[in-house]
Amino acid sequence: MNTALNLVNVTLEYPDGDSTLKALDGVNLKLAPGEFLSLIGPSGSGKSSLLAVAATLVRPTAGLVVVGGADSGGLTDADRTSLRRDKIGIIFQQPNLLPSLTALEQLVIAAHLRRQPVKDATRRASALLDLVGLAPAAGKRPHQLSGGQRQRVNIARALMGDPAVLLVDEPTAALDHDRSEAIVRLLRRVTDEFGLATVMVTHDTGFVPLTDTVASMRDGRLSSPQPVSPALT
Ligand SMILES: Nc1ncnc2c1ncn2[C@@H]1O[C@H](COP(=O)(O)OP(=O)(O)OP(=O)(O)O)[C@@H](O)[C@H]1O
Repeated sequence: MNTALNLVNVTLEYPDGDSTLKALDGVNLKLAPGEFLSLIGPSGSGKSSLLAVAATLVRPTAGLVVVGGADSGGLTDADRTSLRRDKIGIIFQQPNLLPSLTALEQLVIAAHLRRQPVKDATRRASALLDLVGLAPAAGKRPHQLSGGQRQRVNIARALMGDPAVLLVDEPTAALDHDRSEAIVRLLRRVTDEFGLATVMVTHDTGFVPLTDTVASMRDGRLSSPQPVSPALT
């Protein structure tokens, strides 16, 4: 299988008084390009820790994190940052948009950090805003956008670097049901269209049928992903 994201026996420990707490305990996960995984589990079970390790934001205590074929373990911090910039899109619950920038500028500045020429970046940013249904709002600033629109900008921004892996933490936590569903459908669409390996942490199991596989966490351990039956609509 062609693997976009591969976690091999990943353990993450935090100091906890005199002992240690295993936020991740021997986690194995393989995701192919185009695969959309729902990650569920109770609060404190390790879901965000898994995303942070897969995003190469946190180094595991043990185990391998391989992204787009590159083993992040032996890399310097600078090379990990490059790997993250080039291969990984990250979407957190809150969009964290810069208040003074328009939707288009939020995307272009992300490309600027990758040293992409402004002209190319502007073209890609416009195409991505169109893809997420926001072309008419390209000139609007965050306070002029709804919560759902802000999350769409966030998704478009995460796609600017043409990532192989998309890591999404509770993207619908601040949205009502219809807007939430529209966001998950959009994530499904970009996963298919760009052949992304997408991991979405969600508390809302109602959206699981829009994804391909589901795995659950408990006490830092990950169940093996199971296929979900296709969505009815
Ligand atoms: N920086 C940290 N230092 C110490 N312990 C931490 C740290 N980050 C997470 N933990 C602990 O690791 C465990 C897993 O936390 P994590 O945030 O990954 O769970 P979660 O499933 O994402 O929870 P939630 O659904 O509430 O966000 C918890 O016991 C948490 O308290």
